[in-house]
Amino acid sequence: MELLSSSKAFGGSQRVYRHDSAVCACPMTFAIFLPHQIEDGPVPVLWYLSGLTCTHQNAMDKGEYRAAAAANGVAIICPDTSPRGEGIPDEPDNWQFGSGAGFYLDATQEPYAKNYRMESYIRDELPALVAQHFPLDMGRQGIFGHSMGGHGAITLALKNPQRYTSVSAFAPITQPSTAGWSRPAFEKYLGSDETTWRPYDSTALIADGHRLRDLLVDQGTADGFLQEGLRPWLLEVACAQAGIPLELEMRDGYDHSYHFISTFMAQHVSWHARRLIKE
Ligand SMILES: N[C@@H](CCC(=O)N[C@@H](CSC=O)C(=O)NCC(=O)O)C(=O)O
Repeated sequence: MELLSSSKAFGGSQRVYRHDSAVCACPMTFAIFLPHQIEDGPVPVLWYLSGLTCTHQNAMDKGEYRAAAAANGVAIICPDTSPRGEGIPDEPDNWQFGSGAGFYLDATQEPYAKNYRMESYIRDELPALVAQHFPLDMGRQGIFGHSMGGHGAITLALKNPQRYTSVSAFAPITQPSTAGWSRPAFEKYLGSDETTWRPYDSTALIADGHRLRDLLVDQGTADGFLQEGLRPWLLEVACAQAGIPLELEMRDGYDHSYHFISTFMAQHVSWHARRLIKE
């Protein structure tokens, strides 16, 4: 692992690393905030998955998570959203596919299957790497994210309930298999057989019997993607039918930006901390 930057913040350390990913077959970059409590022993881990067009940097620069992470004594890791760089298949003019749009799935179709393996990267490779290098308590992990990253967080938590004790999302894509901005990507990554899309769709996973202990979702009412892309009411119906306690907060006047995310960031970190530390 190569340390790209390190800055003291809130008594802890905000760092950025690059490493060679065997899973994505390219170098990958991630940000990690280590709270000062790590000097006294292993701390819980909170994974933050970013949305379309993002790298590890958007949440690190604009998410404003460090004060809450330091207060609660949790590490926060912000991975990249896709493989990227020379030789990685991409559509540079399409912000909803390719670089910055990995959708946290393992592609099965050529030419994407070799590199676009973000589910395996987030679930397997990166946790193993950070566990090897930092005193993290990998028995206490939570996951959250924004938009495409909210979809990633909820689907990963639904499929790995033993791994992720807590899950929350800001403006998640709740049903990517029917949304206009994700269907073309799913078809290119996974093929035209839509039954193979179900493991990457929150509402389909819930319909297929996957469960969460509970779930926090914040959604801005002035979000331009609300009606066509996000549709939290679909998740609300799925959770109600399955008996999953969903705390859906519709935030009056907030949009899709990091101004919205940073406003409610501390509440999300505390929500996770209560489940990871205080219970
Ligand atoms: N380029 C697009 C807007 C892209 C956008 O809004 N991306 C969001 C995530 S959308 C769902 O996954 C984001 O987090 N952007 C990064 C940021 O720093 O705000 C357009 O022009 O409409």
